[in-house]
Parts: sequence; C-alpha cells; structure tokens
Amino acid sequence: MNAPSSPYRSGFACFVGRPNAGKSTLTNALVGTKVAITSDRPQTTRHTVRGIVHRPDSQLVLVDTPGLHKPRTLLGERLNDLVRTTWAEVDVIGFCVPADQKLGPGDKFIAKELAEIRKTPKVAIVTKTDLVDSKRLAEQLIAVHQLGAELGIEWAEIIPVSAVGDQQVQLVAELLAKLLPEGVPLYPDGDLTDEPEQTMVAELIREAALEGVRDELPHSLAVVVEEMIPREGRPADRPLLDIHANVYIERQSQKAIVIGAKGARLKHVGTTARKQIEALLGTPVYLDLHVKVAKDWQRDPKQLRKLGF
Ligand SMILES: Nc1nc2c(ncn2[C@@H]2O[C@H](COP(=O)(O)OP(=O)(O)OP(=O)(O)O)[C@@H](O)[C@H]2O)c(=O)[nH]1
Repeated sequence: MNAPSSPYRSGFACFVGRPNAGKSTLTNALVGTKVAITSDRPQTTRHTVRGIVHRPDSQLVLVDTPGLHKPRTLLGERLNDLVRTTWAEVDVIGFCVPADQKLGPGDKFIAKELAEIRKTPKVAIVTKTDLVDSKRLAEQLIAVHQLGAELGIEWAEIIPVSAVGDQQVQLVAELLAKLLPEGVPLYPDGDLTDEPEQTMVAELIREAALEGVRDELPHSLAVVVEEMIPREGRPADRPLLDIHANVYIERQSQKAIVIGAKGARLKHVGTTARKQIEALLGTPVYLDLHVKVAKDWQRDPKQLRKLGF
C-alpha cells in the first residue's frame, strides 16, 4: 500500500552569507545551469537573480541577493535595503558559511541581522566541505550551532554541502523544500529563471569587463543592454542575435582601463562575454559594446534607476 503522498510545496528561498561564502555556486548547482554569476571576488551578485528548482513534489524559487555590507554610497545603502526586503519576503533563508574559514565578524554581523527576522525559518548551510577534513567540518558545524544559540536563532537544519564536489546538493534542495508552504507551482516547469534575459546578459558582460581590473574599478562599472534583436534576413538554421550594450564607468580616466591599448582589452571582454552569452541563450550572438561615462552614477538616484538599481 502506498503511503499518503506528501503535499505539494512551493515558495521562495534565499541564501545569505558574507561575500565568497559560495551562495552563487550553490544556487547554480541546485538549478543546474549558470544563472547567477560566480567569481573569486566578493560582491559580484548585484541583481536579484532567481533560479527555480523543480522537483516532483515541490518547486523552490531561489532568490539570490547581493551581500550585506557596510554602506559607503547610495548604491551600498540601496543594496542593503534590497537584502533586508528580500529576507522578509522569502519562505526560508539559507545562511551560508564556508567550512574552510573560522566564523568571523562578517558572519556574526549577518547572523545578528537574521535573528531580527523572526518568523522565517532559517537553515544553516556549511559550504565548501570538499576543502576541509571531517574534524574541521565537525568543528564548524558546532560553531554554527553555537552562534545560533548565542543569538537566539533556532536553525531548522544545519547542512554541510559541497557545490563544487556535488556532495549533498540534492539534500539541500530537499530540506529547503520541506520548509516551504503547501501550494501550487509558481512557475511553469522548465523555467530556470524569471530574471529578464537582458539582465543576465548584462551581468555576463559586467563580469567579463571587471576581470583583472576589479582593484581599479571596484564598483564603478555598470552595464545596460540596450537592445537584443534577431538579425533580419538570416536563414532559419543560421540565426544571429544582435546585442547592443553600454558599459558605464564613472570617470573619463577609467575609459582607458576598460578599452585598453588600441581597444585590445574591450575586444577581449567582448569575445569572452559573447561566448558566455551564446552558451546561456543557445544562439550565435553579435555583441556590440560601447563604453560611456556616466559621472558619479553611484551617487545619483536618477542614474541608478536608469542602470537598473
Ligand atoms: N572548493 C569549493 N569552492 C567553492 C565551493 N562553492 C563555491 N566555491 C568557490 O568560492 C568562491 C566564491 O563562490 P561564490 O559562489 O561566488 O560566492 P558568493 O557567496 O556567491 O559570493 P558573492 O557573490 O561575492 O556574495 C568561488 O571561487 C567558488 O568557486 C565549493 O563547494 N567548493
């Protein structure tokens, strides 16, 4: 005899944690395709990118938030507001801490903020377990438990996972799904993300444009995709998508950094981004990039809106 089947569950989850905790990588591993942008450097995830995990008995919509950080500019403040709003709206929060680093002030700062969001169930996720031995992992699991106890957070689960080593990734999905409310699917099957394609394309270009020059242009670069149109008159089996995008920087002096000697760097950025966009969209792409100066865009609310913040 079959046991009564469990109810269908659906809802939203977000991963929080300090920069480099492995949130984007875990999101990608769960969703099974590259929707958020990962990198070795902190704070690459600017936009709220959702990935959707479809399972027979549940649908988990992952909302990827930027890292909470000490705001120094209007953009910083906006990002932090966005993070808190997201936290209050989701059905479950996954607090990510890397296994290979001792809990520090950054983790505590975030956990303290998390403790304020009372109603939402919270799951602690110890990431990058492939980087440590079992003794170190056990210590980290205990430390996370203790941090929760100190701050009055009762973790619904504490889950060790390696997104890179593909260990326990499915368990994370399962345990998060269990904490969702009963409901119907929120998105049609097969949807990986509801983030407009243009935003993902812009992220890929931004990522390529920042590669190697992050120290010089930490937060001064934004990308807006102006247009994505299929080239007319192409045979059906050889389509081409024309993409026009603007790369905004804050000062004239930064132009040379982005463009490089005789335009060599921008050309490389274009090639790198184009390959990634083609992989993402599954179609050949012609990518046209322009570098423009938008003075002090980080401090100007009007510019921020134009640039999608
Ligand atoms: N070895 C190992 N490395 C990982 C794992 N998960 C993430 N990483 C690496 O850790 C770094 C940071 O990962 P991200 O997923 O970009 O981290 P994040 O928390 O999204 O970072 P921000 O976007 O800066 O907030 C990258 O270099 C990843 O390749 C893992 O399971 N194992």
